[in-house]
Amino acid sequence: MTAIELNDVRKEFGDVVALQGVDLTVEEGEVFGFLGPNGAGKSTTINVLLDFVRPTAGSATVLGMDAQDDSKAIRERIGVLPEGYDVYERLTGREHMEFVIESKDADDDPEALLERVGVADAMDRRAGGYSKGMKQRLVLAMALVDQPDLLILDEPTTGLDPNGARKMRDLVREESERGATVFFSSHILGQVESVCDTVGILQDGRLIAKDSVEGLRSAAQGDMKLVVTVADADGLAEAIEQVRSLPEVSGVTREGDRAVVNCQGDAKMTVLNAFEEAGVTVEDFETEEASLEDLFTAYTDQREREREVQA
Ligand SMILES: Nc1ncnc2c1ncn2[C@@H]1O[C@H](COP(=O)(O)OP(=O)(O)OP(=O)(O)O)[C@@H](O)[C@H]1O
Repeated sequence: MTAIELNDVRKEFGDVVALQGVDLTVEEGEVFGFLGPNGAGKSTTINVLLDFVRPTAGSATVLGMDAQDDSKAIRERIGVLPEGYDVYERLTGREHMEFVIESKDADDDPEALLERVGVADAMDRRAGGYSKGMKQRLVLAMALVDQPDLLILDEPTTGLDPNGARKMRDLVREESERGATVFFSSHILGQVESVCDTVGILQDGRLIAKDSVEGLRSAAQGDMKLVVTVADADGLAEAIEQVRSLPEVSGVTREGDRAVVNCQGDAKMTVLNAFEEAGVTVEDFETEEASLEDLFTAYTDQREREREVQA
């Protein structure tokens, strides 16, 4: 069974088309990173899955059930960290947990869950006095009640300090090891890179890529980074202009006596020769594997160029 399935989902808010026909499958047990820049439609997609918004067209299933018709049954089996979560100012952290545990008819230990997210120390204080990050950790602990089959986390690392973000990744790993499916959105690639099996990139309401982290990396072979250090910076500016005009090169930036060249994976010698031909001596060079961040930029730039061509 698939954990999540979107079939040609379209969502319009008046004139704004938030989703333009999204097809997406997330398998059970997968840790899926849902990436995209601000306004791409990530929250709208999640809100469709949670039946907070109704799609204009298309359909969605969660754990094999229809997202609209079976939203109550779905809710019993999933844990959610929504985008605009709220806490009850007057209730303590422990009372929040007790409320969810009771409503889910579960038998979790509130303290143990709050311990896992790192707010057990404050569990008998009113949540109204919690910091933003503490509130977020509390809502996450509430999402973990009753060992959900699927966790849907909307930007879970936003607002967390580095320690909190690391804890979040550990939690995702633990939940995945227990057998849960995890679907989480982020616009920070570094946050998902280390824990995700699969990554989907959403842009302008369209899924522009879906692959394993490794698969996306190899697709980005075209965007290898070559850092070239020259013996003498005289003439480097002219040399950079010549290198920039090579068809294999997508961009060059200068950092002192170094040039950072984004180029196709097999263009290393062509680029180095171009520097030498332009009259500068290459003293040293190193290549860097494209990070997911570069990859994301490459994908989004590509879409941008396609749009310009169409216009
Ligand atoms: N209730 C709404 N009414 C009108 N427009 C909306 C509504 N919800 C979302 N939109 C629009 O739909 C588009 C997608 O928004 P969405 O919040 O899904 O993006 P996102 O990828 O989650 O962005 P972010 O990373 O900034 O949270 C945006 O243009 C947004 O303005």
